[in-house]
Amino acid sequence: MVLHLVPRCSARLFWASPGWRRTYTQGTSVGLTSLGCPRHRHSPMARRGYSSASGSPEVMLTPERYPVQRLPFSTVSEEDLAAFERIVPGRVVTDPEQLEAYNVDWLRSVRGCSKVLLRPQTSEEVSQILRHCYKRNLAVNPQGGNTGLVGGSVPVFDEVILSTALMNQVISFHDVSGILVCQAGCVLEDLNAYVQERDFVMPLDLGAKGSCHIGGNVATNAGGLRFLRYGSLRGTVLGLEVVLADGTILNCLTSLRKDNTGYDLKQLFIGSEGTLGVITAVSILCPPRPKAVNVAFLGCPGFAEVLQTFSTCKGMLGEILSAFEFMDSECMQLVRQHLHLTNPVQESPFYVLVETSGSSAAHDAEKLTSVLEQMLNSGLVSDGTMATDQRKIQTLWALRERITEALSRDGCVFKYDISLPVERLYDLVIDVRARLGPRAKHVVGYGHLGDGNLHLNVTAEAFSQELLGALEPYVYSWTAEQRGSVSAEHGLGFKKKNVLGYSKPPEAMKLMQQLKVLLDPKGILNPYKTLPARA
Ligand SMILES: O=C(O)CC[C@@H](O)C(=O)O
Ligand SMILES: [Zn+2]
Repeated sequence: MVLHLVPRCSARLFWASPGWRRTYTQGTSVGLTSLGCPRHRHSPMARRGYSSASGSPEVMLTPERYPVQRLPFSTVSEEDLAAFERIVPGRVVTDPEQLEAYNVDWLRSVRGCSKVLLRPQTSEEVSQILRHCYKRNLAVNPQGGNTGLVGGSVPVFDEVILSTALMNQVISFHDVSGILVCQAGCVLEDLNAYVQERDFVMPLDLGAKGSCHIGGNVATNAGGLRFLRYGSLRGTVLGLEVVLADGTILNCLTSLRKDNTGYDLKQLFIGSEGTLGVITAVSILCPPRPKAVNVAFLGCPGFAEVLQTFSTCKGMLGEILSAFEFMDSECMQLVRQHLHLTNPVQESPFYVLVETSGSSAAHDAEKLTSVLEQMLNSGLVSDGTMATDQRKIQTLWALRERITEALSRDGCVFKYDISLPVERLYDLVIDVRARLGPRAKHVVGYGHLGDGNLHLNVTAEAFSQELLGALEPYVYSWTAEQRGSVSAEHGLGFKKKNVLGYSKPPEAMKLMQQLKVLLDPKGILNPYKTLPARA
């Protein structure tokens, strides 16, 4: 039972090292600053902050695995291709090999058969594309970094793929308010590097940061690792520019903290997964870059102790607590086996990652150390290690952030992203493990405990309807009984659209359908996603 307090190396002041603190004029506008470097022009499968399961067998076409009928949209003709070529010259992709990566999702679980990918650079181009598709009744699949986990980012049939990858310009950054305005295709990690140089951070961080686009993050209302500290994108996104189904450009790109003039239309598009409009630009509030970041990785003897550790951290770390993540021992087993990561503490049934972000390095480290010592002495924690330097912080975060990658190397993965009252969070994992027995290879639980968000994942050698039948609707009914959410942060996409009713009443679903009809009367935007098919 040792608490390994990592030697405080000089790099612990990484966040405040002299040299990065620069002075900028108030309201610095950077014009259109390109964030795109060549590696970002790789296919979306190439990056997610980590690699996809490679060498996997051919992915089945979506309609072969799922019961879904193509709706009566037009098919892309030679005339359409010629019109697209006039709108985005040289940026119309029809080569089947190049299209493959845009037709298949990151998990390699669903596959469309789109024949064309368009790569606009401006909102005006997006508008012209949609105007054409609307007139021609062509279905469109808006696509960001293609890192989604619910099949929302790839076509189901032959929808035209509209990629935001070349819309990667920063439009302005205000260095007093921290308000960033950028195009939708900026990669999250690049934006974070950009604002960090200016003493701010993005209010959002995800395992997929190296590939995901800010537009996709907003469209899916992504949660991620900084949610506990900075809250939902519904609070930090200040304005949006959106192109509607008929090509109308809706400019709500305001950069105001307060604006009570009428309905807050941007909220409609946040989390609508490209079904109501295509987000082309985002105005977002970036918090100041914390001067001191510390991370502790702890082993806990049981889930009750994980909960008490959380209460203790909330009570004693207060305003500097910025993340509280947990994972079970099977997760640790998988990251060791598939990614060769090292467990830095003694084997435990549960592990917890606690991060603090504050303004005083010495004070924060002292505070965290004393909390950890107290928890160790009381038996809440059986072992722990703490990092104050960036390299070690990243090593500890990798154990948690890379679980998704480890799971994808373990076989076929069934994913559930559930919100529950925090005290019941792990009961679902225990129940499902008992229910499946040897039919599953692994049943793991991990996630954003501080936000009441469980990632329940089940792996098997191969996809099986029988296993799926044992999991669903069991997991959804279980969740609904607790008044939880069947999608905490990943959205509904294609795979979860039919379970919306477990978390929303019929009246809410009806209103959602009506809003869809109002904004997209022909239903061309990301069809077969988010809302259940109408009877
Ligand atoms: O793969 C998953 O189920 C979760 C992915 C992501 O939301 C995470 O928190 O790591
Ligand atoms: Zn998550």
